[in-house]
Amino acid sequence: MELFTVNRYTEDHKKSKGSGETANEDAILQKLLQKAEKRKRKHKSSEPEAPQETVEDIKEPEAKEDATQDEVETEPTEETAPTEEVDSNDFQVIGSTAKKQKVEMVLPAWLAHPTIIEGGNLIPDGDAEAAGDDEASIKQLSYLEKSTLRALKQMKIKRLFPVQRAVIPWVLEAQSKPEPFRPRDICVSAPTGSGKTLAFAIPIVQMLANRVECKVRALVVLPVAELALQVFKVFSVLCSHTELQVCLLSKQHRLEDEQKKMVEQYKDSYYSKVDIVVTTPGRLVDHLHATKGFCLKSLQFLVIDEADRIMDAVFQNWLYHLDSHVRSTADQLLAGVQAPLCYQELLDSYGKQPHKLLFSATLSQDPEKLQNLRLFQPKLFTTVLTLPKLQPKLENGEQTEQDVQQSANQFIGKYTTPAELTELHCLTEMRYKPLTLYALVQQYGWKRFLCFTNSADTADRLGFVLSSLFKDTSIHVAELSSKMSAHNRKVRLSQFMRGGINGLICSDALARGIDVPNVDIVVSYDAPRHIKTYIHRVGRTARAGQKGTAVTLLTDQDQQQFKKMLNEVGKSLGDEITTSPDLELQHAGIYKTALEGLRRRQENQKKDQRVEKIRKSRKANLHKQAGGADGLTLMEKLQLKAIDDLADEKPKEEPKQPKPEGQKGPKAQNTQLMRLDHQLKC
Ligand SMILES: Nc1ncnc2c1ncn2[C@@H]1O[C@H](COP(=O)(O)OP(=O)(O)OP(=O)(O)O)[C@@H](O)[C@H]1O
Repeated sequence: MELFTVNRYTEDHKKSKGSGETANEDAILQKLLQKAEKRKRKHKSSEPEAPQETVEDIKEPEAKEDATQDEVETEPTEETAPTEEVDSNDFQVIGSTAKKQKVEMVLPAWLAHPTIIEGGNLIPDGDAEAAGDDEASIKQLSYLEKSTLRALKQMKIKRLFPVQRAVIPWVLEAQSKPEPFRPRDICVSAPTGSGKTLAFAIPIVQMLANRVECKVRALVVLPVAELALQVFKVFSVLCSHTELQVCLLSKQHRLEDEQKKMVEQYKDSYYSKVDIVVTTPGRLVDHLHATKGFCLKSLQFLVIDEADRIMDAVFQNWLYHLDSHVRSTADQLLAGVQAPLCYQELLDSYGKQPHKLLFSATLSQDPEKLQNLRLFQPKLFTTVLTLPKLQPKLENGEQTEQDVQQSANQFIGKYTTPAELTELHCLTEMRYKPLTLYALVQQYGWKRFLCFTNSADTADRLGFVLSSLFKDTSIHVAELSSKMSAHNRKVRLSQFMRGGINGLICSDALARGIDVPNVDIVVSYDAPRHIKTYIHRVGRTARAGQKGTAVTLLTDQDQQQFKKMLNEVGKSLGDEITTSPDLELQHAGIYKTALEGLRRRQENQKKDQRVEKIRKSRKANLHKQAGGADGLTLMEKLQLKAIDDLADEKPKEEPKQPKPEGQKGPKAQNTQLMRLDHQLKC
């Protein structure tokens, strides 16, 4: 089929232009007429009613002037464009206005037909005992080793949760099959707080417990350092009754310290000192490149927790690095660059892939993303029993056949919240939001709450305002954001866990996976922009079978958008919670004072930033003039040190605490910095 014609410049064309311009025009006209005739015939057979195109149309001066415009003829016009749906077997003409056939998403069979984890609800130990439910009691489960039982006792765990009862025996069974059987990789989608960590930690520890030589055999990858630490602690308890060594890698430690913990060198060979490595993707890549002797050729398990987050584009290249590392070590063995201990080792390491275990509360249903992980005959476990009901398309509320079909193709484990969670919302206005939150805490007596904002800046400002509002009360709130150093974050979190802080204001850095016991309320101060963010935020409460409440503050503008987002995944807005207008009015005065305080602080921060900028540029200039640090006079070196000391002294994260008398506040330091800067200028 001729889609379009482009007339190119040719020598003949040029020659004829000078001598017989009219003859050439006639030839073009002739050609055009022939084409029009051809089209007319074609139309007659397909659309008899279509209005006939006249020759005059073609005789348009533009057509004569430039024969390259022939292509216009073949572009579909309203008359020529087919209105019926295109047969999917035909090629589609680019730019065609033809109605595209709607393509239904069809999931691969393993995603569309998951293994359902029975008994979705988590019953707290006490209630289960009272109900005489001994089935899940760890003493009854023959597949649990003695060391595991002891560790679980240490953790005060008496029963396994449904996800653990489904996944642990399955992995143990799959791993026990002899070669050439290869265990199927698994994806587990279960609600937040349903005990996914133990579901992968127990079988790994049990399978590796009898190993002879220490080698890295399990790699657990988590998106952030706090989560890695949490999972590391679980592994540490489980391994405490075995000889297995577990190691945590994250940017919170020095690379050299971690290297010493992982590998030791004896003569010319390196030996692994650890069996299980828990890491963040970034740190893993650092070690793959920088740590000599860090070898993953014996990797038996690769766990990806919070899998959907890890599969996001930012983290993509860690997989590439891991893959190429595993391949290159196998190649080195084959090429004889690295001597195998025996022939069997060579055989064992060649082309061997670790058993991949993926876990998440919001697992991606995008097969393309999952494909990056090159899963081997994957199997999906999910706890959800009911399908989210799609919005009916018919006016009478009935579902169309298409709806039903679409429901069948929905991945049912996609976005689920724990059954013990109550979801509420509170309507407010943008400018009174902090006051509304303050009134809610006071009115309902919240003692342990997490409050999420959409950015670290908002968390910082809200933390300041709420601290001022609660100044004279027994409630202590504090901020925790990605702007803080890892150490300070750790300190704040443990203060909150120990009850020293009642309310933690945080950005979404803490929304995923963090297990803080007994959080009663999760407040979304800013409405979340994505459903996954919402699911993970609210998942910080109602964990491990406990009850919990999630409250979202909504302005008029937010409401529609948020409702739509929930409806799309079969959830609803939940009940409304209100504050007493009296309470808000009553505290309007302190709210005003808090806002004024915030304004002053913002101004001071701006000043600080300006001074810091000047300091840096002065320092750079001084270095430039002296041609490096060695060229500085003693006086200049002292001046530089004084600048650095002052900058280090500056309290960066605790500006809210009033300074004791006599101690220099940021303002005094600023003046000193300026004075020093002036001296340097002179
Ligand atoms: N069988 C059990 N009995 C009692 N408590 C348990 C059991 N298993 C896990 N827990 C506790 O439940 C809490 C949540 O567990 P875990 O962090 O593994 O959940 P999760 O499913 O990974 O949650 P998230 O998706 O938010 O990361 C932890 O405090 C853990 O100690």
